[in-house]
Amino acid sequence: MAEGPKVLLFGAGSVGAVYLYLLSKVSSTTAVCRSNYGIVKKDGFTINSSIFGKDIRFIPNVVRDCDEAKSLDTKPFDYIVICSKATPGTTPQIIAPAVTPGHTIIVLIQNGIGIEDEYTSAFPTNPLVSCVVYLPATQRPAGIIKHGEVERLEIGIYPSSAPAAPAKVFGQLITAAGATVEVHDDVQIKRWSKLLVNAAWNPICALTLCTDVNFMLSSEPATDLIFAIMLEVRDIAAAYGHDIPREEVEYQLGRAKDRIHNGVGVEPSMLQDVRGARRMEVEVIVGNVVRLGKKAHVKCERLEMLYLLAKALDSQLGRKNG
Ligand SMILES: NC(=O)C1=CN([C@@H]2O[C@H](COP(=O)(O)OP(=O)(O)OC[C@H]3O[C@@H](n4cnc5c(N)ncnc54)[C@H](OP(=O)(O)O)[C@@H]3O)[C@@H](O)[C@H]2O)C=CC1
Ligand SMILES: CC(C)(CO)C(=O)C(=O)O
Repeated sequence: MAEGPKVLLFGAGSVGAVYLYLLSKVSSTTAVCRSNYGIVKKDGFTINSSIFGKDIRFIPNVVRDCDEAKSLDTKPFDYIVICSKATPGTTPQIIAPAVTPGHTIIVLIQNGIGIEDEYTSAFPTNPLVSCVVYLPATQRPAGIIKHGEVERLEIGIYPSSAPAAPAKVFGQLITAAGATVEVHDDVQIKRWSKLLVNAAWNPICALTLCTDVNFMLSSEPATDLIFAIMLEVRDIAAAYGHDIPREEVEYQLGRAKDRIHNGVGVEPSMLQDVRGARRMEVEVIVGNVVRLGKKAHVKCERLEMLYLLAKALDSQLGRKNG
């Protein structure tokens, strides 16, 4: 295992496995695994990536929970990198045993909006680095990761008024590992730009069981509908001072349109969750946006309908899981 900072990766799924692989090259890593614990402990992860290479196999140091991680040795974790789904009201309590106040840098690599405050409340003396992630990836079966055409992190300290050094230092670490990183003074507008993609594609694909390309091919107005939903997100962002140019909306839609000709569809994480009968990130990807929209009196009927439909679907997934 590499020397360097001591890193705990929480949420070793599709995205987490790729960053665990990269971070393992430049730091001493441990991963908290849940359903894939047994298979990963025995056989490790295999990553097939269009960027980092095919058939990459590595066996990480894995634990079942943060108490076990903490008990491994007395040295504090320098970083906890969180790549689980963002489910409000759960993760801070779960990671608490591995967080050393005033020392451990907490890094969120997750989609959504409004995900940071519960960490700054729970850990007021720990720096928080918020990362927007572009990395289409799936895990199927457990331990086998497929990663598509892009890998990029847009990162910033949270709140943006806090000292920026932890975000810069984490950016340098993960860049040295081979990731593509942009460090921003305020990463929130980048979160909103990414949300154009997630608030539109994730619930639509989950509800229709289509990849993004299959949805666009399903009817003539389908692509226009996605654009209209993205514009609702853009308008809500603008009401909160984040001005996203129309060209950015066109660019984000264009990333999917560019793949129509070769038929390579992306399976957004919410569609993967439906297929795996797992709960979805409805609140941070759609619910928070709708609430902000309504508070600022921004018209967002399409998003509101998507929210209610996705929430109903999620409640059924919850019921199936007991
Ligand atoms: N997949 C993608 O293409 C992309 C995803 N994202 C975002 O990245 C984040 C991660 O997504 P993704 O990798 O797809 O998610 P996955 O569901 O693939 O991975 C999440 C992992 O977290 C684990 N986990 C959750 N709770 C716990 C717990 N209490 N203890 C231990 N492990 C836990 C899950 O375990 P278990 O298997 O037991 O549930 C799972 O292995 C999300 O915010 C998503 O929106 C962003 C860009 C692309
Ligand atoms: C749509 C996608 C793959 C873009 O990276 C994503 O963010 C997700 O699956 O949640």
